[in-house]
Amino acid sequence: MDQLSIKQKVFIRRSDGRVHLAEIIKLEGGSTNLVTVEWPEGHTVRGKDLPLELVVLMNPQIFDLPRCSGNATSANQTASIPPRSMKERMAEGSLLPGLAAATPRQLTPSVREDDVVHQIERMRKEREQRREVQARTRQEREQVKSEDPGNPNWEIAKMIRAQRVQMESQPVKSCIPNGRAKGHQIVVCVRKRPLRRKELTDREVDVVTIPSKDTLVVHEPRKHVNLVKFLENHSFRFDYVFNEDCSNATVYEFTARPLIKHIFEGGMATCFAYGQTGSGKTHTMGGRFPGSQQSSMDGIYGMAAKDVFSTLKTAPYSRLKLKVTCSFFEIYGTRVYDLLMPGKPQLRVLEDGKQQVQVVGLTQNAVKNTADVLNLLEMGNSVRTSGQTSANSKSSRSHAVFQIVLRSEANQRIHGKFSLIDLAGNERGADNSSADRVTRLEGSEINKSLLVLKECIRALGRQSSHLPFRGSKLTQVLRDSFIGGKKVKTCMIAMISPGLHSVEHTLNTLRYADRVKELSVESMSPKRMQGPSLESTSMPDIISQSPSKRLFPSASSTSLRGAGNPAQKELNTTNDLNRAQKQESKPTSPTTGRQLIRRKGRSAQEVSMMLAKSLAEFRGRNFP
Ligand SMILES: Nc1ncnc2c1ncn2[C@@H]1O[C@H](COP(=O)(O)OP(=O)(O)OP(=O)(O)O)[C@@H](O)[C@H]1O
Repeated sequence: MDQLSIKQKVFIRRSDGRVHLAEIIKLEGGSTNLVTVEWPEGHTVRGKDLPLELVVLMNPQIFDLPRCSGNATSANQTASIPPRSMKERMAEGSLLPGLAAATPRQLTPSVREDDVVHQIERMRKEREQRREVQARTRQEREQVKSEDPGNPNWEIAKMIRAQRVQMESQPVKSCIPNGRAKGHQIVVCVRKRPLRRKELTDREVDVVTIPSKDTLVVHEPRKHVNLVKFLENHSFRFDYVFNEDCSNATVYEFTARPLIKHIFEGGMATCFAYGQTGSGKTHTMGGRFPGSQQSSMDGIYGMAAKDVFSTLKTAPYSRLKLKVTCSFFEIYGTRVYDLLMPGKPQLRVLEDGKQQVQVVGLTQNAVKNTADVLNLLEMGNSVRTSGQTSANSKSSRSHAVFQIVLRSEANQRIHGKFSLIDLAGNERGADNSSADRVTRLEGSEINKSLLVLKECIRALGRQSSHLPFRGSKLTQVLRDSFIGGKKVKTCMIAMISPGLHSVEHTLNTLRYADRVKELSVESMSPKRMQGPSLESTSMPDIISQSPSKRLFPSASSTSLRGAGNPAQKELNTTNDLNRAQKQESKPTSPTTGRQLIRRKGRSAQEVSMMLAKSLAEFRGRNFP
């Protein structure tokens, strides 16, 4: 109290936090130790009784103490005294004229000013640093952009290149499969076609990488909510994956060729080409188009016919005295047309009492050699229903079914049958936004038939007694391709376009193929192959963020600049690999969500995602 005196100026803190310079008007020592101060505010003079400690804390310079931190003593411990008028105080002469004119803001203590100056300086430095980083980032982006001039998707292309470099550092095997999926009842393969000339001119980015003979990765460009681009890498595993360098002959070797022997042994074989329009189904099944004409000998139909005739002459099959007939028909909507009859007549599909499905009036052309078959193929291809799409100027709008039938010469009974099917483009089913009613109906019929086809193959895979073949005309006419237990073998070749613009359809195709294989018996045995590591790749111009974990599909992400973060590493697995590890138990055929949870040990959330996925697929939408 000794250092204080009446009329001395001291700093005080108001209950709202403001600091004022005030004048001491009364000092009360003893047990109370109160200091009464007054200060001008507008036209009035306000006063306050303060405990001495608070005055000490606010005015360390008077008492030679460390500076106060502000709230050491609560403002509640102070007591306001009623305000007096400025005139009264001026009249008393207890208020200095300079103090009376000053506003509270002007009276802010210099210690606070130091703080503010310091903060401003810090913010300025931070801003400068930020600008430096931005300028460096811009420069680097320009540099990367100049490496790929004229490519509007240079960022995505760069990310994919970086991802591929990372994948190459992993052991990668040859594109040509070196073993066969021997004895498998259902074989599912994928073929990636090369970028077409037009796509190359348009600087289309190839978003599909095939790191080994049975795995592939689709790099899907995505954007975070803050618009930062990143790649979501979807990995899949199938029996075989053929890259863009593989020829039709290689594809045939590992898909349809093993089935030739099967039909000579009295079995039923089916080979489907599935995929988006323009993905290469007709190219693979029917043959290349070196000019305007298709070279049928170069397709799976022609190669299969050639092998049938060569096998026919070899022992032990030469003894069987088999006769070869061929038929070729298309299913457009719910109607069936014979492609080998002049005028392409419509045929009726009937089911007899023994549940045998007959295509009434379908021509069975006897063929003696490969040339005969090629002639028939040429005839059929020339009348097949086609239209023009943005992806393909000669797009097939129907399912084309080419059948090679082996009959016993003695009793004309079917010994073996090979059905080779070029399915209609799967994106047609998904496209229900078309204003044209005919196109919409066409799409919905295709959608339905592809959905039922998948269910029939899955039913075959799990040897289910229930076969929903009546769900579509396609499965109805192919009924004998799904029944007969071990006598039946199926191969599906899923065709994919590699371009960025097809990424959604490509993922849909792969998910479909993935589901076809999912429940087949042979796929239940755990596969322990190491999938390609898909750590994110770093590049110094875009900020990375790991995507939220998704249950479906299994995917990892790469963003431009993303140090491999643990969340991404966890996602670096293939769909099939994931499943293979989960499915070590005996195969079952789940039918309900509850069963799925119980039998597969899946969480309710996973199951609801699966059911949602099924529903989305049913509606022909992309998932998720
Ligand atoms: N593996 C390939 N190598 C080279 N070119 C290919 C390959 N696959 C497809 N093409 C070319 O791509 C184009 C479209 O192929 P194709 O007609 O076979 O597609 P599609 O899937 O049958 O289409 P749609 O369902 O519309 O009939 C053709 O010009 C074809 O020559």
